[in-house]
Amino acid sequence: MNEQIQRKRDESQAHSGDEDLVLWTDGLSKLFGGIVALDDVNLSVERGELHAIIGPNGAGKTTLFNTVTGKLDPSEGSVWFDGEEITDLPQEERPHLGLARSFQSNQLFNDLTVLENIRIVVQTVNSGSFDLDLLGDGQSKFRDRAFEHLERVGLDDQHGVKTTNLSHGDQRRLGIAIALATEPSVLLLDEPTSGMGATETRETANMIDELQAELGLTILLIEHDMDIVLSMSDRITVLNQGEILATGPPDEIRENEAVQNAYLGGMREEL
Ligand SMILES: Nc1ncnc2c1ncn2[C@@H]1O[C@H](COP(=O)(O)OP(=O)(O)OP(=O)(O)O)[C@@H](O)[C@H]1O
Repeated sequence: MNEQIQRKRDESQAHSGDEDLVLWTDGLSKLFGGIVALDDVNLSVERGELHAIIGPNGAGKTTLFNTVTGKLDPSEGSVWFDGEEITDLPQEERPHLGLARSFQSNQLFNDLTVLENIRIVVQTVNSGSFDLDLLGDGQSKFRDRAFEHLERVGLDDQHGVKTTNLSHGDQRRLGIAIALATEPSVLLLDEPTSGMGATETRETANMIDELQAELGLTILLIEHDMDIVLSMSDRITVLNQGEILATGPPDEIRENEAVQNAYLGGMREEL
C-alpha cells in the first residue's frame, strides 16, 4: 500500500474513535466514463442528526446515496459506518448493520397488501432468512410489529389495500415503513416528498421529524424543497458538480456565499 493511501486509511480510522460520527466517507469519488459524479467527498454524519444533502440537478446527490448504500462501487475512497469500513460490504448486508434506505415502489410486491409487504420484511429480519410464510403459527407478533411500523407512517388504516392501489404518496410512505422494518439506526431518504402536493409534503415532513425524535434515528435526506430542508435539518451538506461546497447548520448555509453563487439564477430566492 503506498504512503498516501496508508495515511488516508489512518485518518479514517482516527474517526473510528469519534463516538459522535455514525457515518462518514473519505475521499469518495465516482466516475461514469468521463463524468465526475463525485469528487473527493468527505461527508460526515453525526449520530441522531437530520442531515440534508442538497445541490443543483446533477450535483451527485443520488450517486452519493448509491455509493454509501453499496448500490454502486466508488471509483476511489472509502465509506465508514459505526467505526467500521464498509466500502466493500455487499449492498444487501448493509441493512443488517443498521443502514437502511427507503424502498422504491418498484421494490414492493404489488399483488400483496400493505401489511403483507411489511410482514415479509419483519419476519425476514427476525428469522434471518427470506420468509414468505404469512399464515404460519406464531406469526402474530410479527403482525403486531408490522402494524407498529404502519402506524408510524400513518398507513395502518390501509393495511388491507394492495400496494398497487396505493396513491403515489402512500407508496412512498410504505417504502419508508419497510425501511423501518429493518430496524435501522441510520435511514437514507431520497426525495421523500417528490410528486406530493403542499399538504402531503408538510405531513411527510412532520412524520420524518417524529421518526427522528421518537426512534432516535439518524436521517440522511435528499430533498429539493428548501422550506423543508431549512426548517428541519440539523445540518446541511451542499454538493455542486460532485464536490462538497459547504456543510453546516441551516443559518450558516443560508449565508454562505459559495452556496448562494451555486444557486444563482436557480434556487437563490429559496435560500
Ligand atoms: N449510471 C450513470 N451513468 C452515467 N452517468 C451517470 C449515472 N448516474 C449519474 N450520472 C451522472 O452523474 C452526475 C451526478 O448525477 P446524480 O444523479 O448523482 O445527481 P443528483 O444531484 O442526484 O441530480 P438530481 O437532483 O437531478 O437527481 C450527473 O452528471 C449524471 O448525469
